[in-house]
Amino acid sequence: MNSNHIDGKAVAARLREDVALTIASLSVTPTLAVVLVGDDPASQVYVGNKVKFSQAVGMNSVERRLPAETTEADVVETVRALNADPDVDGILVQLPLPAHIDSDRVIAEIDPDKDVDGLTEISAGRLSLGKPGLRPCTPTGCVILAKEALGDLSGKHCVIIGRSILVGKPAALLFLQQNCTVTVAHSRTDNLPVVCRGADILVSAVGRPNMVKGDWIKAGACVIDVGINRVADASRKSGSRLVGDVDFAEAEPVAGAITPVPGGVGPMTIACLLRNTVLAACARRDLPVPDGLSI
Ligand SMILES: Nc1nc2c(c(=O)[nH]1)N[C@@H](CN(C=O)c1ccc(C(=O)N[C@@H](CCC(=O)O)C(=O)O)cc1)CN2
Ligand SMILES: [Mg+2]
Repeated sequence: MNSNHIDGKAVAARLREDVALTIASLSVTPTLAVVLVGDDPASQVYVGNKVKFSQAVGMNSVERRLPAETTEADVVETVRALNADPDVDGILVQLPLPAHIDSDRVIAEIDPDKDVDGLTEISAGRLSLGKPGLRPCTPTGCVILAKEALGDLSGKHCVIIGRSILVGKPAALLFLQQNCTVTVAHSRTDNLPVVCRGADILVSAVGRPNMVKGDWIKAGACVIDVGINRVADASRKSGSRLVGDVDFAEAEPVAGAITPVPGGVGPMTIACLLRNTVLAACARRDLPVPDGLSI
């Protein structure tokens, strides 16, 4: 790995180790409940990894796997039962849900104190107001990786491309909390390359393969690529490969630090989910934030 690559796999492994050490020191064993509806192959892999890693760090894991034809009412009922179970600390509903189910309706049912994905309106409100609460995992991973590369982020200009509820908007608030100067750019932004060239930290979360070119990046900037895009590649046995939103070959020589895809932000998502589950378990019992888990 080049010296300017930010190794998300290694940082995620270290965070999981901190989570495991914290759990070993607690008098309670946190429990993560995962709800998967249907048989989307990628979701099955992600949920499998969530269960595997939660067990590896010493958590209890609860799985609710429901068939694709489950009604919205039954998914809501599943969430309500997990809310009511005092042994469950964290609940996540794997997305996307099948098309006949309204994800917003289901997510709204999650008890905010167990909302380890940080997706409910209450969690978003707490983040926006700077109040304690559970923060979305992928944006938290972006902040941890930027700190890994730069240390203190105070005063840095962070440009985020993308204004989604899952990544762009919460990332903006989390980098603001780190005392960054934040710009949120999007598909209607004028002169996007010029805006991006002003960034000390450039976070791309748009889902368009290789969109961010080398000449969009200020020399020495920290580039955090959230995009995970599958593109055709005839040279691979599988016929495809994963690329980010950033044209890595062009950006790597310009950037001071850059996350690869795969192996950058992706692995942080699940590590941050485990961290959130411990934070939820502690908050529910009025225990302080464990030392090893603050960012
Ligand atoms: N309820 C949620 N649903 C979804 C989330 C989420 O955070 N909460 N995020 C994604 C899927 N996801 C976790 O659920 C996830 C995506 C990617 C990775 C990851 O490690 N990616 C690897 C590449 C994996 C591959 O080879 O395919 C990487 O980037 O290195 C982890 C978790 C949507 N749904
Ligand atoms: Mg213990």
